[in-house]
Amino acid sequence: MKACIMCGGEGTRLRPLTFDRPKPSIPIMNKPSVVHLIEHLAKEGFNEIVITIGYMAEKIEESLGDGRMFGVHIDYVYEETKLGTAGSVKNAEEYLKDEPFIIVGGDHVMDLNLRNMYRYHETNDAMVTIGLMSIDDPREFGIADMDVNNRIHRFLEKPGPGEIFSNLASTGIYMCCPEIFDWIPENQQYDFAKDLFPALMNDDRKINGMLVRGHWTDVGSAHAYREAQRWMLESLPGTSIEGNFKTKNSRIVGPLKIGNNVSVGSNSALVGPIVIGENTTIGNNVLIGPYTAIGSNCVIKDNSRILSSYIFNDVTIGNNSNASGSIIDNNTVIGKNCSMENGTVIGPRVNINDDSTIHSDVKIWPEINIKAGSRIKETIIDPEFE
Ligand SMILES: CC(=O)N[C@H]1[C@@H](OP(=O)(O)O)O[C@H](CO)[C@@H](O)[C@@H]1O
Repeated sequence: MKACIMCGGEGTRLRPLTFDRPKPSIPIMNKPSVVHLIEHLAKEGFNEIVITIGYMAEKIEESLGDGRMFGVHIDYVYEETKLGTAGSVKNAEEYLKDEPFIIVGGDHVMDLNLRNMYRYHETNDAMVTIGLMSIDDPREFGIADMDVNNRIHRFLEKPGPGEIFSNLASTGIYMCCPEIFDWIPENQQYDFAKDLFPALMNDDRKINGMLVRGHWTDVGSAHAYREAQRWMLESLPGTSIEGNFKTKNSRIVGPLKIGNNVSVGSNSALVGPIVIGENTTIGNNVLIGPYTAIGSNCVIKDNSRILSSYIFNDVTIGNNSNASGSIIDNNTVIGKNCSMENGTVIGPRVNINDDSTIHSDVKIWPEINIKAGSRIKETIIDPEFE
C-alpha cells in the first residue's frame, strides 16, 4: 500500500528546535519523530512511501535513506516553492496515481490502526476519507460534521469563536483516490482543508469521515511535543540496557532504555520511563525522574535533578542544577546551581552560566550566552536567526 508523508514545512511554532532541523527530525526517544512514523506505516503495511520535502530536506533524507532499513521503499519529491498541502502532494502525482493512498503529516506521532482506515476507504465510494478524532477543544483543527453514513457535509478550518459546530477534528490523515489529482492545480499554492475539500463538497463529490481511536498528535508546538514524548515513553516495553553499563549502588527502576557505554555514579536514582543515549555520563546523587529522554554524549553532573525533560545530544548540565519539564537542544552547556523551570525550551549551543534561573515557559534562541546569576523571565530571540 502507498503512503505520502508531507515534510516540507518550516515548523516556526517549534522554534528554537527547528533552526537546526525540520520538524519531522525533532527527536522522540532519541530518534527523529519521522522514523517512528515510518516504522508505524511499515507495520501497518504501507511499504511504498513518497515524502515531500522542502525546508532542510537533507536532514530527512539522511535519517531515512531509501527506506531499506525500515523494510519500505522511499522516494522523495522536492518542493521548490511553497505549494500548500495539496499542491505539494500534486507534485508527487507520478508515484501515487495508480491506486488509493494515505496522506499523513511528517510531524504526526500515532499508534492508530491505519490498515482499517484504508480498508474502509477501499470499500466505500468516497474520493477522500478523513480520519476524525473527538477532541474537547478543536479550535486548532479543521472540524467536520458527518451523517450516520459517515458522509461529511460540513468542514471548517480553524473555527472561530461561535463557529464550533462539531468536536470532530480532522487529524490531517487522508485516504485518497487518485482522482483527487484532477482537482488540484499544478505548481500553485493549494490546500486540502481550505481549497480541495470545499471544492469537492461544492460539486457534490463524496468525502467521508472515519472516527479513529488511539494516540495521535501532530507535533505542532512544544506542548504537543512533550505530550507525544510522554506517551511514547509510556509505551516502553520494559528495561533494555546495552553493553558496558557502569553504576555503583544507585537505584534503577524501569522501564528504561539505555544505550551503550553509559555510566551512573553512586547514590543516584533513575526512575523510568527513561531513555538514555550512548556515552552519557551521570554523576553522584543525581535524580533522573520519570518521562525523561537524554541523548548521546551528555554529562549530567553531581547533585542535579532532571524531571520530565528532553535533553538532546552533547549537552552538559553542571553540579546542583535542575531541569523540570524542559527541552534542551544539542551542544548546550548549563553551569552549576542553575534551574530550568517547567516548560522552558533551550535552543542549541546556548551557554547558561552558573547560578542562573530560566523561568517557566521561556524559550532561548541558539548560541545565546546567559550571564552568571541571571533571572530570565522572557523569551530571548536572536534576530540573526529570524
Ligand atoms: C489547512 C490544513 O490542512 N489544516 C489541517 C492541518 O492543520 P495545520 O495547522 O496546518 O497543522 O492539520 C490539522 C491536523 O493536524 C488539521 O486538523 C487541519 O485541518
